Amino acid sequence: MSGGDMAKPLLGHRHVESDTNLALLPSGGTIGILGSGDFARCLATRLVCSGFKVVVGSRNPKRNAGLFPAAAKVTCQAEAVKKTDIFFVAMFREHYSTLCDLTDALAGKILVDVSNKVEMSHQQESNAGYLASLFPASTVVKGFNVISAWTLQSGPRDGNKQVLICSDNQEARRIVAELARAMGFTPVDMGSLSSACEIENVPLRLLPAWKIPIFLALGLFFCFYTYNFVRQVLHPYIREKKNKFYKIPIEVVNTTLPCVAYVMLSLVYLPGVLAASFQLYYGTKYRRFPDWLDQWLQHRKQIGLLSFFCAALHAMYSLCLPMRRSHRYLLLNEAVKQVQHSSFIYVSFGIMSLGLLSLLAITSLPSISNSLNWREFSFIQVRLAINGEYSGLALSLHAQTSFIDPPQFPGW
Ligand SMILES: NC(=O)C1=CN([C@@H]2O[C@H](COP(=O)(O)OP(=O)(O)OC[C@H]3O[C@@H](n4cnc5c(N)ncnc54)[C@H](OP(=O)(O)O)[C@@H]3O)[C@@H](O)[C@H]2O)C=CC1
Ligand SMILES: [Fe+3]
Repeated sequence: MSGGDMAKPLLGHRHVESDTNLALLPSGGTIGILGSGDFARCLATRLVCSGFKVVVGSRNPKRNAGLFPAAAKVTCQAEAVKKTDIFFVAMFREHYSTLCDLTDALAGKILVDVSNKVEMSHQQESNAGYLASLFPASTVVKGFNVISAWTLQSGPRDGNKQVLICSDNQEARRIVAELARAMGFTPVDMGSLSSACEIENVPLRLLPAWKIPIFLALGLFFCFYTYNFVRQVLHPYIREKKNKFYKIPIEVVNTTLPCVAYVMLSLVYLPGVLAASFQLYYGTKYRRFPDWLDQWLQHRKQIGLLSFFCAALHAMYSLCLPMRRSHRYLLLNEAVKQVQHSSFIYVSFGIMSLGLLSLLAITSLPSISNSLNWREFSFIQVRLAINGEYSGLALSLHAQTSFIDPPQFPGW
């Protein structure tokens, strides 16, 4: 992003002047940032774009000034701490102690701890608790750690709008919540600073909320399997005394998998349609969805992934089935003829898959290449990268393998 772009407001109409609550900020609209890394840079951009004045405290202001939007003032740490009463500490826990020289200057000021942990822990003291112990005369607020630098820079989207905030000081909590709101995020009050540990663990949770989607998939599998078992095995046995029990482990499973995949895929898209209808009905997009819909929307990624898993498994099964019977050498002859016949279909499906793959790459890449702190945010990026399109890819894969599905060959 060029310097010019950085200075351009992303949320043009949300200026501090227009927000009465923010005019009451103790800092008079100036926000301080200690540190000049990825997070600091993106935070500064967002603050400037939201109409705040920004002062950055860096150990090396000359070298780092060029990385910040022109409107942000980059100076040394000692100078910066004099300028305002609210500071984001955009540094790693290991470096907090280097700020101890500034203890007196930071007394009575709000310090927002944005740091994350490297590994999940419940016993260890939270980073925010550690910061509070180093600066007992300052007020520490935990927040913004669940927002990646990339989200700060590109602007909040639906999925990652919530900013969890906690502090022992209610007024400080309110101020930081207002700040988050002015930046386009949705603050969530998590109470006292003892919740910091929990908040710091949030970004480390890999693919949460799997319980409901897994039970859903298993439930659907059970229903469809029972139905297919009755249709393909039990019914022929009772009606015609045909023994088709050999179908139980593979064929019945293989007809069940795509049923589950399709139903799950439709469950990924359906809540979006319901949400849109809900918004149309109420004529606003600022009304909360009912809880059940909210929950459903939040589980779409997991449902989509399970759908992908079932479809991929089905594609593999379908591919293996004809291989298992390849001793029928005549089949090969037939297959070659059929492939020759339908080569254009293969080409078109190939192109479709390529299209899907590039779609995947495109949707995944920005989140990966812009993962500004891979070490901590890899989990979140993985979550972002894996989304519904994988199901589409699997279904296209399945469509291709279905061309060599056994029933298409004469005499099967
Ligand atoms: N990047 C991200 O996506 C996210 C990061 N965070 C958190 O934000 C904090 C900063 O992360 P990030 O900006 O990515 O990290 P960076 O490594 O990019 O930046 C860290 C900054 O800390 C400052 N610093 C101060 N003292 C020291 C010191 N003794 N040694 C090294 N650096 C020092 C440096 O600024 P200077 O040289 O100017 O003093 C440096 O730029 C971390 O706590 C991280 O957990 C939270 C959510 C997301
Ligand atoms: Fe199929």
